Amino acid sequence: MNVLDLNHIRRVFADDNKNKVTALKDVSLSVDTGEYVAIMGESGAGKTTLLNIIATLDKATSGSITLNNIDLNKLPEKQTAKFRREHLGFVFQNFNLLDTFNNRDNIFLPLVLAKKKYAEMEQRLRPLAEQLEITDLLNRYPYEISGGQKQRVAAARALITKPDLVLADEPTGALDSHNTEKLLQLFEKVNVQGQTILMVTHSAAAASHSKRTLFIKDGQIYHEIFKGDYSRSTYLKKIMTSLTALSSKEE
Ligand SMILES: Nc1ncnc2c1ncn2[C@@H]1O[C@H](COP(=O)(O)OP(=O)(O)OP(=O)(O)O)[C@@H](O)[C@H]1O
Repeated sequence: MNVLDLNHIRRVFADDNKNKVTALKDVSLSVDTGEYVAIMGESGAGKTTLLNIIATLDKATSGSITLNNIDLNKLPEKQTAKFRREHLGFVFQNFNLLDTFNNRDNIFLPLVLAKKKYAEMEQRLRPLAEQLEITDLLNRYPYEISGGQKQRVAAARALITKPDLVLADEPTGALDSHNTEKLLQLFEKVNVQGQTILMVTHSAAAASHSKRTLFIKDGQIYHEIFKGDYSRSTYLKKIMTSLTALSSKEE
């Protein structure tokens, strides 16, 4: 079953008729339940625009988009925050944790907003915190832990609602190589456990942890590679070759 379906999505930004930017030209894309998809492309290719539309933070100029069979074009503005909370998990480059809350309360935030009982929140948190190796950090505040630890707290916040889809925007962008590897291994593990993930990244190494890599160029999906039975190093080589071809192709 598809979690996400985009059909002929177009997004034109226009202040007036003189200043039009077509950020997405014609994007069609489906993500199946349990997939782990990486999206790559050069700066300005349209990745953030695409992510914002999927995240219901922006609306397409034309085309259709459904998440879990819900038509996002028909989603009333008032319901978007609730929709995001119930269906999506977010992991950002800069963590977006609240310094006024301790790590536990940061993770609980989406469940508190969904009015879940404290006992259920604790029950969900325990195995997740173990898996993410943050159990000992829960009573500390975000400013008291390292970047890698912050990102694992942010991942816990994204995963605790068991969302239909985790949207990760450059999740390893602010991490050193050790913490990058740790986070990517974690994403792979939760994906194996059934979590669907869509990740925008500039890193071929990060993309090589996914099951499929999509390449965007000038607002269009230009190419895709499935991991299939390739080893990770072969998959990585194929991603790097595609990136080189993508950047050297004449406009
Ligand atoms: N609000 C906006 N108004 C006008 N143009 C915009 C707006 N947002 C994005 N654009 C333009 O749309 C195009 C795609 O931008 P987008 O941010 O989606 O690219 P990106 O692939 O995420 O780039 P990066 O990797 O640098 O973040 C760019 O030409 C950008 O300048």
